[in-house]
Formats: sequence, C-alpha cells, structure tokens
Amino acid sequence: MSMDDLKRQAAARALEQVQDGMKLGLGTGSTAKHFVELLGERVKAGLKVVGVPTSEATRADAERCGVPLTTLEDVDRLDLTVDGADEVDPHLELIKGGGGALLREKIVAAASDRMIVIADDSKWVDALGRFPLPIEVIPFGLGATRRAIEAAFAQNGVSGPMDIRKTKDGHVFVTDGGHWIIDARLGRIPDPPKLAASLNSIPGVVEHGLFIGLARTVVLAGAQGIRVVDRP
Ligand SMILES: O=C[C@H](O)[C@H](O)[C@H](O)COP(=O)(O)O
Repeated sequence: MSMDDLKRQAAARALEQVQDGMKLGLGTGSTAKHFVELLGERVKAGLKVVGVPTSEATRADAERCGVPLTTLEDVDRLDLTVDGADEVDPHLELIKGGGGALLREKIVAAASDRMIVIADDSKWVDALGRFPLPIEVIPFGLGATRRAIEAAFAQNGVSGPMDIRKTKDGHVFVTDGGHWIIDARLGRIPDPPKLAASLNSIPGVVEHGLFIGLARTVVLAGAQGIRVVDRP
C-alpha cells in the first residue's frame, strides 16, 4: 500500500466522525486534501456541512470539491477540525507547518471544539524535533527576532541551524498571511509546551508550529492497519 493510500485511509476514518449540520475546520497538506476530497463526495450525496479552510490551497480544493465554505466571522465555533501533522508525540503534541499553513491552522484548531489529526504512521515520534520547527516571522527586524529566538532556544536547552524557508526556485517562501518562515533544525525538543510558551512571547514571531493541547484524537494509518489514539 502506498503512503498516499495510507493518508486516504486515515482521512476516511476521520470522516466517520462528521455529522450532518457540522461546522468544520479544513486542514492543509497532502493528507488533509484527501479529507476534503472525501468530504466533497459526501456533500454531493447530500451531507450538509460548512467548512473554514486553513489555507488558500485548501480553499481552492474545497471549492473544486463542492464543499460549502464559511468564515470565523460568520460562525462562532467549529465543531471539528481535521488536519494533518508533520510530527505527533505520545502526548499528542504536534509539529505542523511543513506546508506553511501553521498560522491559519492554529487559529482554526483553537476555534474548534475538537481536533482530529490524520497521518500515516511515519509521523509518530517519541519526541518532537526531528522535523524542522517552522516559526512564522515578520520580515521587519528579522535579525532581532532571530536573536530572540536563539535566546529562547538556549533557555530551553535546544539549538540548531535556522533557515529562512525558500521555494523550489530559490525565492523566499511567503505565507498566506504575507510572513516568512524560519525552519529550525533542533533534533529533539525536551519540553515542547515550555518552548512554545517562550516562542509565544517574542515580538516578531507571529506563530510557530508547536501545537500544544490542541489535538484530541490522532488517526494513524500504517501497514498493519489504523490506530486511533485519544488524548488521555
Ligand atoms: O502547513 C502544513 C500543515 O501543517 C500540514 O498539515 C502538515 O505539513 C502535514 O502535511 P502532509 O499531510 O502533507 O504531510
């Protein structure tokens, strides 16, 4: 079975949690894209839902698949967000943002009563940090922001190279919000909630890819089948 088949299986399992009338957060990335496509099939068959997309890419996918969209101005809360992740640890803390959508993803997840993460089981790790941590920053004053990030890393016992994310053709990657991303290769993050709190307090850091306390359930698809892990 291909990696893509596994991602679709995880998406299909999460879709079982969707009920008529729900307001949904629609994640971003190759796994979340499967969820949007499968959701579109259910909508064509009569399911009534509305979704808030977490990126312009997901907005385009949802429109193509016929999923009705809304905004967080027009609805108070979302019932459920289904999104992918770059890493998941045993406490169900996450690294997200490999596709650059972390800011809208975190806003949408925080506005949701429940977040289900869908992933192939290669995303499950003992400790977060092997995947470079995306940190979304304002381009103004970048040198000062970088130094403050380095100081926060030192306080948290981590260090590693920090790269401004580039596109394949060598241009700086610009997020949907018009910001840049620093990818920090930390290797292992001993205390993700503490590091998240440190990064939250840095002016110039718009958001970061540590999703703490947000995922309620993780659906992992692997060669041996599907494993569903709930937050204790
Ligand atoms: O910014 C991107 C998102 O956080 C994605 O959900 C994450 O990168 C996982 O993407 P994929 O399902 O393609 O591995």
